[in-house]
Amino acid sequence: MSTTLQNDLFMRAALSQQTERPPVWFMRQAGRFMPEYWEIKNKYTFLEMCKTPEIAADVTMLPVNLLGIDAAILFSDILVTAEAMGGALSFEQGVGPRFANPVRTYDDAQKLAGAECVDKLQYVANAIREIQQRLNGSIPLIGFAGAPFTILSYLVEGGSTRDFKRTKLMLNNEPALAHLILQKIADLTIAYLNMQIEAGVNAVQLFDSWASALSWNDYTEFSHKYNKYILDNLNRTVPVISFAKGASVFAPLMIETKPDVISVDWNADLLNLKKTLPEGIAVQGNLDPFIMYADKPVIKAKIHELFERMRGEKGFICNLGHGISPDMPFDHVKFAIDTIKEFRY
Ligand SMILES: Cc1c2[nH]c(c1CCC(=O)O)Cc1[nH]c(c(CCC(=O)O)c1C)Cc1[nH]c(c(CCC(=O)O)c1C)Cc1[nH]c(c(C)c1CCC(=O)O)C2
Repeated sequence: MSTTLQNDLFMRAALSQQTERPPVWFMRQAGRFMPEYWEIKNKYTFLEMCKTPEIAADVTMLPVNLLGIDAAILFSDILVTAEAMGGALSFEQGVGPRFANPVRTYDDAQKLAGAECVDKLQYVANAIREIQQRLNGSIPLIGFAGAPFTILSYLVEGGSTRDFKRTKLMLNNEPALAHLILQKIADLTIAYLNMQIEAGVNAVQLFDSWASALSWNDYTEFSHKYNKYILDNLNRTVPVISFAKGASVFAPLMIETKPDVISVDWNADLLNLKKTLPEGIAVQGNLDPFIMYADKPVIKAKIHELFERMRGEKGFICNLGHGISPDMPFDHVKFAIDTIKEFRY
């Protein structure tokens, strides 16, 4: 598929090939930091936006047209899998995601649907086809899903959490129950990502946003095991990016899942981390998102600092260590993208 793209910088970097400059896209590049996002968001709920292919495509295209990034990411959310399984999901303004029926007992877990509920996510395949028509071969489209541990945490807590108290209680006191739920999520995630690949995405990213909450042993047992199971069962016709907040610690385990790209948080020295990876695994990252609040000369200096460090490395995609926040100034984000695109090795 990459050969037909007008701009294939992202695909080449994802496959650890040489590029003239690092390709760039930002996690949460379509969102509330954009006034144009609000024009759409004021008319619909977040889930309506995700479930209506035309609207999802409109939002996906915002950063393509307004920021000029090198890869688009499907507009959706990692929690749609949990909703398809039976989670009563809503997004409340200023609160974030909420599940009205948290999953805390065997009874709750048994009620969750497994891989068969992938049919309920057909709207995502429809959105992918709509977006690909609009992109018309200009840049690649990235699909994604949440990793089982991160999804488990939302189902168990009933929403976002600071300390993962209930989730960790389950891992510690009732590991078999956690495994039952994780297995269901993992089976659905395989079917869901394969559906996205079939519908035409050019790459997929697995988001294990909250892996950093876990100890090494718990990450191995409750996260890594399922991420490996997912990557082993994907239709590997497109590059797979593995994102973990915590990748700078867990990279030695992430390697075992054989991703094409590891997306790294901003704690790591990216070059040092890359040197620990086998040949053929690219890195994505790892600017501290908070530099977007800083003055423009500082933003530029931080980007150049990272790029000079990575000079000569094949397989480097520029991104943030985590997503853009709603109050980051749009013109600073745009300035960062322009600065990155002007750079040449
Ligand atoms: C943990 C997580 C979620 N969702 C996601 C993650 C993993 C990445 C990460 O670690 O940040 C992933 C995600 N969420 C969204 C995308 C779309 C593509 C993109 O632009 O990156 C992607 C890839 C849109 C979104 N997902 C959400 C919004 C905001 C919804 C709104 O407009 O109110 C968007 C644009 C809502 C959401 N969704 C989630 C939370 C915690 C929240 C509320 C808090 C917040 O708003 O940041 C769960």
